[in-house]
Amino acid sequence: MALSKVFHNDRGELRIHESLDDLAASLAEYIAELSEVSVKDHGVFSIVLSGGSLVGLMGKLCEAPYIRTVDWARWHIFWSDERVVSKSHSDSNYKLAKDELLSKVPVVPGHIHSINDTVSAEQAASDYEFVIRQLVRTRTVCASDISDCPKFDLILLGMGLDGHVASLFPGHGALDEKNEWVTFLTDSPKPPPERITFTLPVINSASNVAIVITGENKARAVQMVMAGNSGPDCSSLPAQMVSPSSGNLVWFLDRSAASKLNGSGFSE
Ligand SMILES: O=C1O[C@H](COP(=O)(O)O)[C@@H](O)[C@H](O)[C@H]1O
Repeated sequence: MALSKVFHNDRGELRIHESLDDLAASLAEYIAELSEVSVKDHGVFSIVLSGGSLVGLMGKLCEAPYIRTVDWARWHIFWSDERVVSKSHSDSNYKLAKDELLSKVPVVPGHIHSINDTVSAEQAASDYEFVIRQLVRTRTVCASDISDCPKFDLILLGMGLDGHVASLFPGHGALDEKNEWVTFLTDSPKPPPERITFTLPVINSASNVAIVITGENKARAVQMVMAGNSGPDCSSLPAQMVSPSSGNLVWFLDRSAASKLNGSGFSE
């Protein structure tokens, strides 16, 4: 059993883990449980991945017991954001997930919904939204009953040093997108510049959202997000705008990322 302390406040549930190994164990258990519940409920587990450090922390899913207990054939896999580079490029979030996770578990290749990497960022965003709309139409992905958005079973996010989630960066216009499900950037402040990203309405329509943050270098951003402090231009940090309308939000932190959190209004 992974060692963690669990707290609650209006930002959701906060799980603070003693070590990265504990966090990875707790994350694998959380994902496996949601997979089981979703498959029992509607026959599919629609899971949305991000890039960065998150994927390396999902490694325990490739081991016992999960490698044989998870119903991998029912997984449909998406990305909350993607860099518009070829799928074989080292910047590709798809490549990261394929190398570290998806090539090691028996998911169905046709259920891996990655972006079209042969077109512009604008076209890739539009194509990706089209793919998701088809899957909502065929009820592979659930539809939200309170918004015109898909209702993914689980969206997994990381958070950058600047408080960005997916490819929604502080102060960027993509944060204001209300109509599109997937939008694009050609000026990402973090390289590479061309990206596509889920918009906030889609993220906030999910049944479950988990934000996974590790490392001392993110402690200050975590403190700002939890305390409700805003960024340098006084706007809210993107991670603060994640607030599922009728879903659950869980923060997975290690002790280093949580090291500046004393007195942020969480109670056990
Ligand atoms: O560029 C990105 O960064 C964020 C955070 O990455 P991390 O390595 O600091 O955890 C990631 O969640 C996002 O998917 C990715 O495209």
